[in-house]
Amino acid sequence: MTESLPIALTVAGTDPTGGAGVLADIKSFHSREVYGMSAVTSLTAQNTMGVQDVFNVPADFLKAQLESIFSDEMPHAMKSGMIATEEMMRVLKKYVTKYEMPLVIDPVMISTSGHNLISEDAIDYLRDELLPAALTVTPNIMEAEKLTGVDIENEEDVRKAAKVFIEEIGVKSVIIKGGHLKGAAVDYLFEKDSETSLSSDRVDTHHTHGTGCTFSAVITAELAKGKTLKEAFHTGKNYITKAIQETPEIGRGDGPVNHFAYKGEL
Ligand SMILES: Nc1ncnc2c1ncn2[C@@H]1O[C@H](COP(=O)(O)OP(=O)(O)OP(=O)(O)O)[C@@H](O)[C@H]1O
Ligand SMILES: Cc1ncc(COP(=O)(O)O)c(N)n1
Repeated sequence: MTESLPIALTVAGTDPTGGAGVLADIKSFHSREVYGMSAVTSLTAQNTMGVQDVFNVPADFLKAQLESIFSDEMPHAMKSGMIATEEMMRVLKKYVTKYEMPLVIDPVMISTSGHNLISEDAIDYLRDELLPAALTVTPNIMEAEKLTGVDIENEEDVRKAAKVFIEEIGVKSVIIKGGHLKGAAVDYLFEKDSETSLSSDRVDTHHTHGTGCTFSAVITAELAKGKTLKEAFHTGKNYITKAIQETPEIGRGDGPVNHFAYKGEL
């Protein structure tokens, strides 16, 4: 019976080796029993060793894809990942303001391998126009620093950055991921009047390609089911921890995570 099948949409770039971007998002949706849809922003030529080339889809064609989706069936939640240009962000902004649904923005800027995935000019638009439209935003440490101007080395700095996100940028909530800090892997969810942190032991591995995409996609999948943001955050954290622990060791470089590893409650 498909009557109540939740639907999640990802608006992001592709990674042909399937570790990050749209493919990681769809695998994450699927493993949470959520029907996945995608609108592609950029085609990348990349693998576990790095990004070799990027082709940005013309903004009009991103619009055409979104129009095809929204004129046919309404997703229950959506996320965005790599949006390389301001032109594409403007297209996305139109749709997220016209159709109300939980939106998770993963403000992807640089790949694990160090390749720039967003044009420097687009960052102001992302911060000022797109982020306030989201239910939540999931920056890693570097992205949080870039968007808030706060240098982050410890938990106190994370709180300072969260304050800028909420009070100055105007986001509804923010999940700052501590994957790149030292010690345990701690992630922090800040809502207007509350703070929740979730910690896991750091897995000693370099196979973390696509962790951010997977984490935000699982959160989006849970929101599509009608779960609260806090519930979605818990599931996202449990899922990503197991997915990193049970790396499938694919590729010759920094490999992807295991989208089959987490068997928690659906
Ligand atoms: N070595 C690790 N062990 C356990 N959890 C980790 C590890 N590295 C990252 N994580 C977790 O993975 C998720 C993604 O965090 P991270 O800070 O790596 O995001 P990111 O840099 O956006 O990811 P990506 O590698 O996709 O760019 C978070 O929940 C984080 O705590
Ligand atoms: C299309 C696309 N989207 C996102 C990422 C970030 O993921 P990572 O930081 O793990 O390389 C990526 N490499 N490629």
